[in-house]
Amino acid sequence: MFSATSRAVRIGARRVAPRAASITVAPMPKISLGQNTNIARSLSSTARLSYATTTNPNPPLGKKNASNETPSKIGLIGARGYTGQALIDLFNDQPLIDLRHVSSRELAGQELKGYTKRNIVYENLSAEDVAQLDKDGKVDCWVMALPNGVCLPFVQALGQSSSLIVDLSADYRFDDSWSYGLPELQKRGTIAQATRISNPGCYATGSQLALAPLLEHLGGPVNVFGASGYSGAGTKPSPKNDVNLLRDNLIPYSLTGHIHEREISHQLGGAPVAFMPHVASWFSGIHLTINIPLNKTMTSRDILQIYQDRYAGEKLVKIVGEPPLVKSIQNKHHVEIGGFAVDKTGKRVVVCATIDNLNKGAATQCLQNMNLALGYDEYQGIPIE
Ligand SMILES: NC(=O)C1=CN([C@@H]2O[C@H](COP(=O)(O)OP(=O)(O)OC[C@H]3O[C@@H](n4cnc5c(N)ncnc54)[C@H](OP(=O)(O)O)[C@@H]3O)[C@@H](O)[C@H]2O)C=CC1
Ligand SMILES: CC(=O)N[C@@H](CCC(=O)OP(=O)(O)O)C(=O)O
Repeated sequence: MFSATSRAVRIGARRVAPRAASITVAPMPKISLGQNTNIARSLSSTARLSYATTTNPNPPLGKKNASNETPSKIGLIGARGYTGQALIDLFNDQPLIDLRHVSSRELAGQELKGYTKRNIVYENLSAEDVAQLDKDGKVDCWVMALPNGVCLPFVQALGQSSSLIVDLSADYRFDDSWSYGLPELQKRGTIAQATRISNPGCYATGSQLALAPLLEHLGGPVNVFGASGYSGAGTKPSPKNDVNLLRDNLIPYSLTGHIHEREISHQLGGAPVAFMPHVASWFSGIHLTINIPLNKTMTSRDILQIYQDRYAGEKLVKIVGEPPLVKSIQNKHHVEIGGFAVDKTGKRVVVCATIDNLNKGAATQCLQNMNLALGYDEYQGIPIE
């Protein structure tokens, strides 16, 4: 059986997938804004203003939240995995993050590579070990990068501890006693006050960012087609990360009822969403193509304007005219949203988004949340392009 853990080769801070297949991406035809819409461009500026969000309602906190200059001691549980390794890369470049403990059953006793701020050896920490370290003040913030359904004993052992816990799994995303940490859409002030933060899912992050600006204009159920690189399926061997099965292939899975379908809809106030995920032969990066029925006729140009206004000042959301390409988002830390193709009725728009599942879909967003909740600049340690 081929080992999934050996698939991602780390070169410095970059993850490089093994050569599974040579993939040629067909050149994308240039689509100019509005080309796909026949609806009248004669909407008066007053009419346009009536559906344009004029400003970002949730701008970054900036210096307001960045008053803490004391480093925080971090414990990372699930450090061997794809998201754990992506976090270690980021922690290495965030001067106020002081990684102290990394836990993995498989790597226990081995030296942590790729972290230059101190020498650390992997440990196999039990829930009791975690509770003791916490009680002794050895850790200020725990990051859980474990598969779904595994972190409960750790969280229970930490009980009412005042330490920050950020969980990357889906286990607390529907639990109102945890803060859902998608900074661009949640109140940043609330995340900054939280001690229990549930990090959103990768597809769910891209989908929500691509849908939120049009929420008040939804005219029916939204359909989200998603294609993810196989790192989304974690390191445990499965058909979804079997590079031989994936070569020249696209594998549909969980075509109804995927947990992110529920997550997107729940976070967007119950908006009806159908989500159809696929896993593809590349290592990291998600492409989303989203069909959105509108409750009024709109032009491509006006929709673009709404997105630009909604995400003004956001360093990790880029609004582009053309449909973004997954090839360009790999190893990047932001989300790209584009396309905005409106059909001839003017009441249907197709929006595309790309996101690196391991970065903004997991580790980068986790660091944003940690920075906010630990009192640092939200973007400290995050490469901004
Ligand atoms: N991969 C992705 O793109 C994304 C993943 N997520 C979520 O992040 C979490 C981590 O995902 P990912 O890094 O891909 O997962 P991986 O499968 O790559 O890693 C899982 C980690 O958990 C450890 N682990 C597994 N089972 C147990 C267990 N029973 N008890 C203790 N430790 C265990 C593993 O190490 P060891 O076996 O050595 O102990 C490993 O370090 C998941 O909940 C996932 O859903 C969220 C967004 C995106
Ligand atoms: C390709 C693939 O398998 N992707 C994962 C999504 C990874 C993720 O975000 O998972 P959680 O919601 O569990 O945190 C999946 O569909 O379950």
